Amino acid sequence: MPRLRTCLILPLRDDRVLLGHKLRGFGAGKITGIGGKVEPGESLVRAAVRELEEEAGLSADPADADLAAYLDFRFPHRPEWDMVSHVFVVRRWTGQVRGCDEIRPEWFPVQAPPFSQMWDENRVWLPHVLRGERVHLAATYGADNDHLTAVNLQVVQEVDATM
Ligand SMILES: CNc1ncnc2c1ncn2[C@@H]1O[C@H](COP(=O)(O)OP(=O)(O)OP(=O)(O)O)[C@@H](O)[C@H]1O
Repeated sequence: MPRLRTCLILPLRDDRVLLGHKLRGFGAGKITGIGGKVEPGESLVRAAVRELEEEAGLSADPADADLAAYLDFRFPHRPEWDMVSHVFVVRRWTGQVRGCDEIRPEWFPVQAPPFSQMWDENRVWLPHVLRGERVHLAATYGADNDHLTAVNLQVVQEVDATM
């Protein structure tokens, strides 16, 4: 089964990162990055800036979005949740932050993301991305579909946009 292709986009300003409280859908109740599914025929970066507009009300030029991570999530006990996600960082945009019925955005200090309320593997990759590194990550979740049983992180020069 082809895995679900998703994206995340992390606006960064003044040592803060914009994340959001997921109100419904996948991961409801958690704090996560702004993002969602990549539509058929849509490029990764177009999907990321579209989600930024839809979920947080911010407009960004795709040229200002830097590809920072490739994440591969496996749920052997819930294979329909398997997904890949490309993560972009953006430092320039226009507009004012506003939420939607799916997510309530909130700024967090880059030194202290709310890891206890996020998907477990965020504590592994997010600190690297927030200090400007690029990473590939593969994470496997256990029988509770909530805690990691395996994780592999590689710091890379260039993130593979084709995977
Ligand atoms: C397992 N560990 C994880 N760690 C960090 N981020 C994770 C994640 N798992 C999913 N994500 C992100 O969550 C969004 C799901 O979004 P999405 O597919 O849109 O879900 P949702 O059910 O709300 O979709 P629709 O509103 O129906 O399109 C999408 O950005 C995706 O990258």
